[in-house]
Amino acid sequence: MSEQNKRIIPLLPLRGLLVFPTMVMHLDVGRDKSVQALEQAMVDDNEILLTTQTDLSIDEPDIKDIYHVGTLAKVKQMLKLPNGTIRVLVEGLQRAQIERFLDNEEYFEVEMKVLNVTEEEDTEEKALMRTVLQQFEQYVKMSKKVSSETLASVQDIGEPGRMADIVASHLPLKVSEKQELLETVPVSDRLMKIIDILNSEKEVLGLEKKIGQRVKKSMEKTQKEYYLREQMKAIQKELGDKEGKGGEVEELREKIEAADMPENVEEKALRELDRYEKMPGTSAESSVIRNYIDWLLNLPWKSETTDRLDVNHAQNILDTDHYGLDKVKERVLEYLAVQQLTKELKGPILCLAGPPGVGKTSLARSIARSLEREFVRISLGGVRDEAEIRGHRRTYVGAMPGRIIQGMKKAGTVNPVFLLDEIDKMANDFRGDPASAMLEVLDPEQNNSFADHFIEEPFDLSKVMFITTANNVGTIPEPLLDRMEIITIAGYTEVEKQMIAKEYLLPKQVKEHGLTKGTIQVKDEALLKVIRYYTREAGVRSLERQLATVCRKAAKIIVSGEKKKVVVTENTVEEMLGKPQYRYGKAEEEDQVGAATGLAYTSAGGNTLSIEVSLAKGKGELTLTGKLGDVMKESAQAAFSYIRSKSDELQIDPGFHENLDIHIHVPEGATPKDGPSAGITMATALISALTGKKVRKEVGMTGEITLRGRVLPIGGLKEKAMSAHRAGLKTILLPKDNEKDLEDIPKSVRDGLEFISVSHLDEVLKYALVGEGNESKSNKS
Ligand SMILES: Nc1ncnc2c1ncn2[C@@H]1O[C@H](COP(=O)(O)OP(=O)(O)OP(=O)(O)O)[C@@H](O)[C@H]1O
Repeated sequence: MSEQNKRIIPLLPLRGLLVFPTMVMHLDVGRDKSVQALEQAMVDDNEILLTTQTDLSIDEPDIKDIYHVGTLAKVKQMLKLPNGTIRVLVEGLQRAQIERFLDNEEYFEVEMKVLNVTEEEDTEEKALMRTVLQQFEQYVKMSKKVSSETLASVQDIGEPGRMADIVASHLPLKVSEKQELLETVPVSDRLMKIIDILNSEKEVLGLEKKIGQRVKKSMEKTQKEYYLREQMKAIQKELGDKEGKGGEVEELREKIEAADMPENVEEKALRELDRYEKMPGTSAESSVIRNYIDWLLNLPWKSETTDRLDVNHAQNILDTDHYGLDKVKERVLEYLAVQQLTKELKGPILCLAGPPGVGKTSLARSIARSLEREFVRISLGGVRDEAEIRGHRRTYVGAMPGRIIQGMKKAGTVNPVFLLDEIDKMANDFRGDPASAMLEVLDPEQNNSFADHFIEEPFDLSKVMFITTANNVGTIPEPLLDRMEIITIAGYTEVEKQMIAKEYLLPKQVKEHGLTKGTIQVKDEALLKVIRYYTREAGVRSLERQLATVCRKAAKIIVSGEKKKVVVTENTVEEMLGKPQYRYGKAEEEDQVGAATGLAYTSAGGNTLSIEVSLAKGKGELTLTGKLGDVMKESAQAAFSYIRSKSDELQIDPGFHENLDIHIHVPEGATPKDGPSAGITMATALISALTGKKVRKEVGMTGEITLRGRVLPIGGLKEKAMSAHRAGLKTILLPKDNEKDLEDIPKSVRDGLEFISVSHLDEVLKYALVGEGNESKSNKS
């Protein structure tokens, strides 16, 4: 060891720290002696010996409290901090050993010698270096406390000693262990030690990891236990609340047992109740189950009313509730008579068919009243989803039973009169076929165990008396129609309407508006005026509405003190209802060229139909407008062809179909029209337009036309005749083959009209066109 290596130098004792050579580090220095030593160093050559205290708890260390091997370091920076301490930046240079302590009161001053390390190329060291590097890499990976930059800088180091020191400085070693490394001067020894340390560190880390996992697990466990405890608390709270639910459950159980349900339903209800009991009250499923139990409880499983099968009594009720409708009432009574004899209300289902407002619903209600049964009504109009009939399964959010079960709940008995309104308006689409579900409802073979998806248990509908209504029997699906007995209500004549208004509708409205006979009187002529000029319908619904308006106005007059009694006369109707809404007396104002009145039969009853033809110079185009159906269009074509073939006889220009454009229009274009019965009307209007002859305004006609001009029979004569009567026509031309239907027409209508039966278009023209010289009643039926 050369003398150069020895020198006198100030010493800075470090507490709990060790600076390896090549390390750059910040140190905060506060102790007096240390500050002095530093100041001395700054005066000298900025070099200082850094050694570590053996015991960091000692404030004023003595010689014996200091390791004797340390690091010669360069002070690179010195900074006085506000609190009086000094922050220095030092860089370790070399290992050094204290040779002796000099006698210095102010600071430690020592004679030291540098412990020189020979750095020669050594394969063993190289190998050790590699091992250190590998181990260090693994350690870095495991410990995650050393940055990747540090690792990269270590990987760059070429000198083994330096590598050993830098690695050592990054290991979490005790000061004593560091000191040992510092004192290990031979590089290969140091590397070996580092390898050992790295190995044991890795082991420790592995263990730490395992322990960490175990700790985590046990923490999770404790956490789980905590949650379980909390949950238990919640459950216990629920159970505590069960005082309430328990009471509720018991109450439900009693109700179920008292409900007289079929055995299977009761079992099911109790099973569901058990589930309900076990479920936390706040869960969504619990309310679903509760709802289900309520449904089971509220359905009439066995409760039944006793039928009053007394035809005379029924007749009384039907008569008190409804004016006229003799045939209908008779059929209903026959039906009930059979039931009275067989003591069973089975058999075909009644279907009351007819236009709106003719009393189908109120008739069904009267049937229920006469049988002393409950009455429920559901409307099937627009039902296109099978689930509306059968309900949704309980798993479906917001599931409900279908309309049938809802109706039964409303009825509250197993044997109500159940009106299925507008069965002809059910539609079917991708959501299933409600008609087939209805078939099950109406089939006496099947309906004792009707399956609703929501209720799940079969429900007995066999005691229900189903009555259906329809506006148009034609649109009822065939299999359903098969089960029904159709009772047609055609509509009312003027006289009948007058009677209904007087006897039923008006008294009802008077009462509803808080009036009395003493405060309002509606004269007969006034009623007739309302019927003729303010309504045009087969039934009496708008008549009832108009009468309600009259009553409302009267109530106002009386309340305002204007009058004590309101007498409605023909002249005062207009004051109350405004200007007349319909013309009465003739379909057309006057005899016209190119316009004829036909009679139509729609689901709203009979109606008059004005058919207009206009001609224009052109190329023989035939245009048809007014929302005409295919059959109606075809009959227009047939009329056209007939006229072409008979142009000579009809004295029409034979070339008309080439040089005239013909437009046939049927007004009220928004209403769809179809059927062949307008054939003769279209032909008449066409011929009138082509010949310039006028059509008599008081003539209405109906009949299909063939290419040879024959007139074929039509349907709905009764309704058509009634509508003609309503419209104030005088003469009706009808197909000869329909003569037999004349007897169905109410007498008052028959008496008010002249019926002429025709078998060929020639006859039609004879009576319909002005100036044909045959306006007498030659063919009157
Ligand atoms: N013959 C009648 N006698 C007494 N009132 C009648 C008669 N016909 C109908 N009404 C009354 O006319 C009103 C309409 O009748 P209702 O509602 O029964 O018609 P509806 O044929 O069922 O019609 P919709 O097919 O539109 O349901 C009711 O107030 C009913 O009491």
